[in-house]
Amino acid sequence: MSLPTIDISPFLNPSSTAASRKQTAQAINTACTQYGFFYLTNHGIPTATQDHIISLARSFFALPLSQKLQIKRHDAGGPEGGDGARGYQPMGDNVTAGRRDMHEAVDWYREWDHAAKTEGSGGKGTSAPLQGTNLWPSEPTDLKDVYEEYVKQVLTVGEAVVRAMGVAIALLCNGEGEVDDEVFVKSTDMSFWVMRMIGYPKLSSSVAPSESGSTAADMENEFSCGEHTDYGCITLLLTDPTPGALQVLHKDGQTWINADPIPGAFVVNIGDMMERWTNGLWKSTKHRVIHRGDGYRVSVPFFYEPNFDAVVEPLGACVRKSGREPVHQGSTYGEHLLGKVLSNFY
Ligand SMILES: O=C(O)CCC(=O)C(=O)O
Ligand SMILES: [Fe+2]
Repeated sequence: MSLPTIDISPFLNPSSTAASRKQTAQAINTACTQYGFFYLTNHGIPTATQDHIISLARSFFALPLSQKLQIKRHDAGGPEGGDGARGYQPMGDNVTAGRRDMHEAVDWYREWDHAAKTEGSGGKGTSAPLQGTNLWPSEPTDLKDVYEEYVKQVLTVGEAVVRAMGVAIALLCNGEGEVDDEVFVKSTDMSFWVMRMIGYPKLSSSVAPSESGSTAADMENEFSCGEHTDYGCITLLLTDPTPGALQVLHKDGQTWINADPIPGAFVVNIGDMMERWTNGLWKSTKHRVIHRGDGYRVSVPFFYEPNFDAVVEPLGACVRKSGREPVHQGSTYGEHLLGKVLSNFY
């Protein structure tokens, strides 16, 4: 079993035909209904750029810990000026479902530019949650420029994907009342994006996660990134070629599908906000990382998120189509995200 592939070029090319856009939208609907995950091709970002992103991540993680800690993430309101979100998190800092994840990571967010900054709880010179500035490493020297350029490119791809998703939802909910097929585009036009650079050492434990009788030490060591759904809109994931690491839970709730990288393609998945908008017609799918392969694995997911102020609530036509009560009463994406930051992303 493998994930479907979506050719997004009709939504990037202004001279594409309506028929080709419809075909892509229908393929997205099938992929999001059945898997919540797909490979994205013909997105316009050169493979050489993707390779450069991955190799810079690898170079950063190879630096001595003391150097990586120079851009450490600090708690919001603290004397270091941290905002609880941006910066480097050493191995074991991340916890999923109460268990330490065996990875290290750096997070960057859209700069706080949509509203006035408020003072952090620690007083003058401290930052409120998410309102800090991005922390860039001094080495590799070209990382900042290359990554900032990449953000611009990947935002264009994200916009094309959510535009296609709007058309897909309008097709799916045809006859259920009016659907604004630009709703996702409008709600992400100031995307409060997150870019994450992750490094995974090979897991030392040889015990498979589901095997019984594993020791406490094995249990602690067994996940590179524990089972989770992504909390936002869509994720555009770039990884190195390591196979077998990223696994996606099939709809049957039991089978883990290997989402091995395809050169040049992104692995795209929908997050909890898309599930909420569609009232569960599309599900944000559980996935996990178990890296027992060779070498040090790196990945760079880009989370194309709603605007901080975007109200995310189930769309009327989706509620009717689903035949279920609204799954959520609605909130802004910012409220949802702040809840995540304040609970340390549990
Ligand atoms: O590294 C990967 O392949 C996936 C990472 C992931 O799922 C996440 O950061 O949300
Ligand atoms: Fe994820």
